[in-house]
Amino acid sequence: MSTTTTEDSAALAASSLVVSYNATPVLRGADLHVRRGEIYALLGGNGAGKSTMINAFLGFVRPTSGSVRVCSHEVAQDPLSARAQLAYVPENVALYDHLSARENIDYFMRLAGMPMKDGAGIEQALESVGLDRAAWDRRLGGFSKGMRQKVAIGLALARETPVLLLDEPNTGLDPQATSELNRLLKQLRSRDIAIFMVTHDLLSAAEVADRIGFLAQGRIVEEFSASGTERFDVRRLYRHYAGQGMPGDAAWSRQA
Ligand SMILES: Nc1ncnc2c1ncn2[C@@H]1O[C@H](COP(=O)(O)OP(=O)(O)OP(=O)(O)O)[C@@H](O)[C@H]1O
Repeated sequence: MSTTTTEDSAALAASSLVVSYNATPVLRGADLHVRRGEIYALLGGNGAGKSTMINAFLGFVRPTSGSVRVCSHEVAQDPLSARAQLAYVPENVALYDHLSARENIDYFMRLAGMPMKDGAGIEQALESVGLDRAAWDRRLGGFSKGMRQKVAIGLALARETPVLLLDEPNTGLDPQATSELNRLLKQLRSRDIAIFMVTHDLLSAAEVADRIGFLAQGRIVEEFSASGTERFDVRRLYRHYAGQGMPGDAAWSRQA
């Protein structure tokens, strides 16, 4: 698997991106590219600007300078075309609690101007994300976070968007739900979807991502690639993330 992603072939591209709030820059010349069929996990400390990066792709914040493109659509110039390529799963999935899983997908597909002609497409989407059949016609009000996420990702599948953005998808998931999510993300990758996730969950990122980027001082300061089936060195990543070692390694012993 190639690990280089040029700007031209990228599904998501941020180039020399500067985003400021009240004249204070949060992103200070960030460069980031994610291609289709790739899972990219963005890590960084609280307030590093990870959600700002997602908001820039969604067109919710305007770059002070630099550019943001989604499947070659410049977000600042053509936000609607850019957004049509994106499915976004926020930390707290915003779906209707009083509607069932099936009804939510049906409703949001109509809202997107893409009504499903029959129920088969909706069922296929719910089947693909592994939502228990018994839950398809239950109201979302009683769903766990993992189940809600599955419905939101099912909606993305129904829309057939080439790009999926996830903001802290692992927060609040138990280990089984995390492993189900990781399995689902790998399945989406094999459908040639570009997946960009912001997370604090280093272990999960190391398990599922093809590349991991670290955001600090407004830039991607470091990127790591998994090569083929060889996964990341989690200890090394942890040292970058937390600035300290893990129990049992030399750096940790020196600090302990
Ligand atoms: N709408 C806004 N107006 C002003 N400042 C903002 C706004 N949104 C974010 N910020 C500030 O920008 C910085 C980056 O915020 P952002 O939410 O992008 O960071 P983050 O890396 O996602 O953080 P966390 O891991 O805590 O969720 C923070 O200092 C935050 O207070």
